[in-house]
Amino acid sequence: MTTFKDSQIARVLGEKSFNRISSAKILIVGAGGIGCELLKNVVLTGFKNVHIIDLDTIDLSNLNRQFLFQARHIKRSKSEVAKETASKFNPDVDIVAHHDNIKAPQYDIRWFSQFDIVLGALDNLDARRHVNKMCLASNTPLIESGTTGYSGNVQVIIKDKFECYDCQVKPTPKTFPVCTIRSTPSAPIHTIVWSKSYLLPQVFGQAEEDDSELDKAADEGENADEINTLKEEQHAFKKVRQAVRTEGGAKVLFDKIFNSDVKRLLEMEDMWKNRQKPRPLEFDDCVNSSDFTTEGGTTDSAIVDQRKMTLGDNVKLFIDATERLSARARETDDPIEFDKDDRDTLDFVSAASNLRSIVYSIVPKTVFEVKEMAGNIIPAIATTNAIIAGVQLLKAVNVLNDEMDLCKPAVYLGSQLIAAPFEPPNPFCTACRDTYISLPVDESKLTLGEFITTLRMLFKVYEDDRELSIFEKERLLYDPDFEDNINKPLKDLGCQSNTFITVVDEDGEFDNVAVVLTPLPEDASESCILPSQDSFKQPGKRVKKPEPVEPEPEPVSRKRAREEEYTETADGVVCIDDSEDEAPPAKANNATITLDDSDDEVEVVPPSKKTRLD
Ligand SMILES: Nc1ncnc2c1ncn2[C@@H]1O[C@H](COP(=O)(O)OP(=O)(O)OP(=O)(O)O)[C@@H](O)[C@H]1O
Ligand SMILES: [Zn+2]
Repeated sequence: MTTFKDSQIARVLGEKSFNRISSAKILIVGAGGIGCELLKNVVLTGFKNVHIIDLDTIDLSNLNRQFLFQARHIKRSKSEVAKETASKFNPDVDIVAHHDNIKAPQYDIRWFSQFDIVLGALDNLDARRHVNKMCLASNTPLIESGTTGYSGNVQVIIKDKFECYDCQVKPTPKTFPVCTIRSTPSAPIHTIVWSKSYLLPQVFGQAEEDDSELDKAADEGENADEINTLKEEQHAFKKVRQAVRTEGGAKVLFDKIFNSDVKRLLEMEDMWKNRQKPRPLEFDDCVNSSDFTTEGGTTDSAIVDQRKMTLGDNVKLFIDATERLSARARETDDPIEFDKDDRDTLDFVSAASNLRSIVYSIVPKTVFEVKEMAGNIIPAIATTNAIIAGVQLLKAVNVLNDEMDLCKPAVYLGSQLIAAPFEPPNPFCTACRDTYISLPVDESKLTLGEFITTLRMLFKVYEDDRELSIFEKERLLYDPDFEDNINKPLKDLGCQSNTFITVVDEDGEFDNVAVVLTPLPEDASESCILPSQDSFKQPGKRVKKPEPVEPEPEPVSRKRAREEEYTETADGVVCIDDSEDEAPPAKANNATITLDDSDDEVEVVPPSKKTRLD
């Protein structure tokens, strides 16, 4: 049925373009800042068949920019409410909402294949990379987007035509030397990272079952003294974990982290020769101090969160937040993770980081500032989201109209919208250089050997007994010297529907093939159905990587000078004298703490779990 609105849209866009839009089926991944804008654009442009997916529920902090949501929708599913509100803009549109994770197995290649275009409106690297891969595998054009503050970008991704999301290496996350975080903080971010990524997981996160990880690291030749220190620490925290879950547990935790641990560090006199010494806190003195800010009559968290907090305020908040988390931990064994919108974890991280700051003579932060820093948040700007979602819609129309010359990546820099030059796919990209093929199989019947025979039938270049190796992610299933699994059905090897199996040419002459297993039709009698030859491509010739250029040898004097920047401490940890944010990772213990820009994750990598850097 053509409505009045439709005929107006058709006049603006042209009949041909309008017909393409109204018959297209599109998917929006994410119903947050960009997703809400996109859904509004899509329903007002004449799209008739839209799916939207988001795993989250609506939070108060979303309302300033995710305008499809109102206060009465808080705690309801984002995708459901987005559908409800946007449907009212244009009742002719059929919107299907999924309150789910896009990585769930039911959203497989076949599911992705039903869409003419996928529009990405996500906020994290992991989900973006997954959608990129699914779109490459299903040959579905993806229009990817992102914003930070006043900047944003839109990228059209079509396999073998344009760069994919993974073609360009993303900036390396910011890292902090472990010793700066653990022993010698000098800036608020150091105590915040400690509180969020070390203390909270130690006390309320996943419990370390035993010492097996550390024993393994010791067997692998990691520094034995260091492993012992880590073990002792782990055992001490085990006791505190238990105490915190009982009455008065906050005091036990406080005494350990702000008193006895600090006193122990003070014994390492060398450490404090050129640094200000930390000052241990006494629980009773702090609790009995009259150093509290009076409430001032308001309980509005937006106002309270922006208040400067005294020592007394922080101690009070620390005890209160620990008790709240402790009550939660007693109810369920599920690990508690930091979430800036979870009041209890935010209060705990704020109070603990501020108390640590006080110990180290660092200026404490307000809860609001801690939220920004711990969440690694650059404020989202509604207008940037609107501009980016607008560009994304235009690119979707370009793709549907096959106007590839208009599909250049768009970069928005606060005041200018720039069309960046086209870049061809990176010949060494691990995501888009693969040849993707979907293979319907009964994984409980098809053996690995039969699977390999099938590959040799499908791919001409494999016919002449070319040597192959077969992987599921990094797990080797087969190579010419490892034939143990050859008679096992794929299911016994952990491969099922939606598993990606990578086939590598041992001679490196051809690109990899990524085989995606899909379910067989119900009535199929065989254990595998061969796709028709024109439904997939043969792997291309691999582009040879240029030989790495040997770096110029470093002049000895400079190298030595750099080594002198590292000083050994009593517990064997090597510290960098300059503990600025930008300091390089600690050299000898090889442990870094990573602040990942893409999401609010901060990764702490213990030395035992990380491969050597040097
Ligand atoms: N794997 C995933 N599957 C489905 N939806 C996802 C997935 N990962 C992230 N999202 C959704 O993508 C959306 C991104 O939107 P946005 O960047 O505005 O984030 P937000 O969480 O709403 O805002 P903020 O992080 O600033 O509070 C969020 O609604 C989030 O729930
Ligand atoms: Zn790529």
